[in-house]
Amino acid sequence: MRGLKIIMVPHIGVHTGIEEILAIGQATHLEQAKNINQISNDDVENIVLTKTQILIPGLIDTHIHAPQYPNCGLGYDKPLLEWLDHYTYKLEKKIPRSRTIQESRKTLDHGTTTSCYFGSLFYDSSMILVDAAIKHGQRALIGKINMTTLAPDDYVETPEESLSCTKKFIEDVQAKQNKLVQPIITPRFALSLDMDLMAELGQLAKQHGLHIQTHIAENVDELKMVEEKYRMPYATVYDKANLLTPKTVLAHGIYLTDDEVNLIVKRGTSIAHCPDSNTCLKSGLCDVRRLQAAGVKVGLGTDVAGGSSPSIVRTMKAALDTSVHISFREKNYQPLDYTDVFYLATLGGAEALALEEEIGNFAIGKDFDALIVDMDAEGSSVDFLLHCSPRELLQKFIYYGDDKNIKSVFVAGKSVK
Ligand SMILES: Nc1nc2[nH]cnc2c(=O)[nH]1
Repeated sequence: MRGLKIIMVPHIGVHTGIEEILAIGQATHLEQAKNINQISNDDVENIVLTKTQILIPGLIDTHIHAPQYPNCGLGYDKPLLEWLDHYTYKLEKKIPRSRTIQESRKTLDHGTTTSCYFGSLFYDSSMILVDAAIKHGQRALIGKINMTTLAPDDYVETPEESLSCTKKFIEDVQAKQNKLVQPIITPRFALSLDMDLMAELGQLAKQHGLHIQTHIAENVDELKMVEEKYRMPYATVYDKANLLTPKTVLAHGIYLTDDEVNLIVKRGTSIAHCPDSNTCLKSGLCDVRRLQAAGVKVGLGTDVAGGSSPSIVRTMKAALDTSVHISFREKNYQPLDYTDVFYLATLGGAEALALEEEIGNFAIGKDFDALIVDMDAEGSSVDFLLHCSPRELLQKFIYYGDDKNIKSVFVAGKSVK
C-alpha cells in the first residue's frame, strides 16, 4: 500500500513573494470538519493519497454566466457588443430550466467548489440556479441580472421591475438559510443600466451587506460608449453609484487607467481575470502583474460563454498564456508561473470574493473545500516516466489541463464528487 497520510500542498503567496509550503495532516482536516455541522466525517476521514495524487484547495470561479453555458465554444466571430446581441441575449432569454439545473453539477465536476454566477434577467431561472447549487452542495454567489437599457425588446425590464424583482430574489435566497449560497447584486454593466438604478442597487447592497458583481473595461468599443454615455471614467461611474466596495468583483478590467486602478484599490474592490474569454472574444490582454503590483485583489473567471470552457484548470493555463504573450511585447516582464495562477485559482479567488476567511487554502478554521487530483486517474491520457514530486504533479495538472484528473471534490468537508 503506497498510501500517504500526510500531504504536502505547495501554495505560493504572491503578495509576499514567499513560498509557503503547507503540511496538511488528516487530523487537521477532521478538526476543521467537526466545526461544521452538516459534515459527514466519513467523507474526509478516509482520505489516503497515493504517490500520483495531490490534495489541493477547491477551485474558485469568480465570474461565470450560468445561462450562457450551452454557447461554450460557439460564436467567437464577433466582438463583445455584437456577440451579446447576436448570440448571448438570445440564449439567456430562452435557456430551458432543466439546463440551468445542470450547470452547478457540471462546474463541480470541473473542480469548481465556489462559483460566482451571473444568472439571467429572470427571477425564475436565477432561483433555479440557487436551488441547483444547494442541491449539488456547491458554494455559490448567485445574482439576478439587472438590465434596463441597450437590450432586446423581449429581454429587458423597467427600473421598477428590476429593483422589486431583485429585492424579492435577495429575500427568497436568504430565506433558504443555506450557509453556502448567497445572493449577489448583479448590474450587468454600465451600458445596461442608468445611474439612478445603479445607485439604488448600491444602496441595496449596503443595506443587506451583499456582494456586488459587474463588468468593467473589457472591450474598446464598450469603453467608448461608456465614455459617451456618462462623460466620466468607467470606474468612476460605478463609484458614483457606490458599487465599488470591498465585496465587489469586477470582471475583466483590461483597459483600466492607472487612476481607475488606484480607485479600485482604494475601495478594496477586486478583478475577475478572464483570460480565455478575453482571447475568444478578442477583447485584449489583461496584465495581472500590473493589477497586483498596484494592490488589486485578483481571481480567475471562466466567463462562460465568453470563455470557451467551464474549467478553471483550463483558465489557469489561459492565464499563463496571456501573461507570456504580454512578456513578448514588454521588456523585462516577468510572466506569471504555474504557482501564480494556482494562487489566482484558489486563495486569490477567495480574496477577490471577500471569502478568504472561509476558503482558499487549508488554514485552520477555514471550511474544507478541496480536490483530490490524481495524475494517474483512469481515463486520463497523462503519461509519467519518472516519479513526480507534489509540486511537479501540480505543475503537470495545470499545464496538461485535463479535468479527468480531478478524482474527488469536497465542499465544506462533504464529498460532492
Ligand atoms: N463577457 C461578457 N461581457 C459582458 N458585458 C456585459 N454582459 C456581458 C456578458 O454576458 N459577457
